[in-house]
Amino acid sequence: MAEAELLLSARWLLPIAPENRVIDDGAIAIANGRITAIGQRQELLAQFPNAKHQHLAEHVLMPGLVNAHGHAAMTLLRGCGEDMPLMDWLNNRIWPLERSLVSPEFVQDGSLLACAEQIRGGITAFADNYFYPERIAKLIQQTGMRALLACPVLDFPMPGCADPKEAIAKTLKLHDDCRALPLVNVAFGPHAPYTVSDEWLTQISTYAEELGLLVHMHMHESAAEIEGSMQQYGMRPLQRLENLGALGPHFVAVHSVHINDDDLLILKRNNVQVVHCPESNLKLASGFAPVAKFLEHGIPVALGTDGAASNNDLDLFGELRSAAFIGKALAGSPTAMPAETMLQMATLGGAKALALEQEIGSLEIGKSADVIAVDLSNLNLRPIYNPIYTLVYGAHRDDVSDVWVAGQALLRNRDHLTIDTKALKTRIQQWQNRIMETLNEQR
Ligand SMILES: CSC[C@H]1O[C@@H](n2cnc3c(O)ncnc32)[C@H](O)[C@@H]1O
Ligand SMILES: [Zn+2]
Repeated sequence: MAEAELLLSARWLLPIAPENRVIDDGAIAIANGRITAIGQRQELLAQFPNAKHQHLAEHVLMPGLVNAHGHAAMTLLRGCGEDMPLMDWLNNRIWPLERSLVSPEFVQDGSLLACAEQIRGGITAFADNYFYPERIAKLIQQTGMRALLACPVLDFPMPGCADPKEAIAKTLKLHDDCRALPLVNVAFGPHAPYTVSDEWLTQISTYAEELGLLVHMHMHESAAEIEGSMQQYGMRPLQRLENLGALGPHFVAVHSVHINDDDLLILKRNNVQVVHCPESNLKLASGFAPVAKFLEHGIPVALGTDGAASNNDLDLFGELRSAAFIGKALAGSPTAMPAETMLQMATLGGAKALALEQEIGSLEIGKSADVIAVDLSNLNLRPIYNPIYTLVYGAHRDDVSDVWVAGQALLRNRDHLTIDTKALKTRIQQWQNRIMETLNEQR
């Protein structure tokens, strides 16, 4: 039996796959950043007597959560566009701010804030679609997180890119540059059906197929988007993309709120994946995604926060609880969106949306040790009859105590190990002052 460097044990272990079981007094062994054994604590202690051992007596050990859609640097715009519908929010508040403010430094600081918030809340991997992604790639190495990065493609000039041609070229370069980074992967990020024309969607699709890359795109988010598409193209966006040959298992339809029966069939027959962002959809009053129907049809679903300007937090525990409650109410049945399904969605579902389901999303032998410990000792979580229900319906992101990615500790006993939070706060205050000035000028 090979040696293990680290043995993590806890009151409960939730591997998520191959089965959704709870192992009482469970443990995992880790060597070279990978899980090499899983079982009972006593068993693994006997098997690996020389491994460093960390026991978490009142905790659940589970796979890290995966935030399958966001715009990390938008943390700096948290609170800048409140109580506005999507198109008004984008056209009249967010895009003017982004055009004035977004720079490599903005992306660096805003993304670091997002990494700190996500690690603290048990998120170990995230999909990001934002300007200057090369800056985030560097940052990822510093924070120890895992990410799927995309460069936004829009028909008009945006920070860092004059046009779609440049954005696509930047994506290809990023893909090349990140080959050597084990925690970074690259995807295409066409913004939305109303901002990317057919020519560029076709080109992206060709490159994605050739290189085996994912395409993450906002789809069917608002009623206005569908109406606009009917007027401009005489068909709904999913139909348009299917006609262009742009859909497939590599295509990740973020939001998918306004979905009729025909859309559902299009998603299904093209094996498209969906990312559900319930809190962003609630805040922008975009609507309710038919998630229970996606699940009934076998359409893979992951969870995302979207950016902090439309949420306003990057809290996947909050997101999975909101998703469960909305799903039950919409279905008119408390049996819809059960707790086990929600945990799977936030872990293995997210891993699949990042094309990393062979690597992360569950605690299984051979997978990367992307692990979190959730402390269930708080009185408000007691008594505990089944830790799965406690996690989904009771626990909060603040209950996360420890986080590891590829076996490296990023959070210990609620303290960051890879981020200087004091220095970060100072930088964020500076940005707040600057953004306030810009907001006042633009009002
Ligand atoms: C191509 S992603 C970057 C681009 O998208 C904007 N954005 C952020 N959240 C949303 C959303 O929910 N729908 C549409 N567009 C969104 C962000 O501000 C960037 O400009
Ligand atoms: Zn988004």
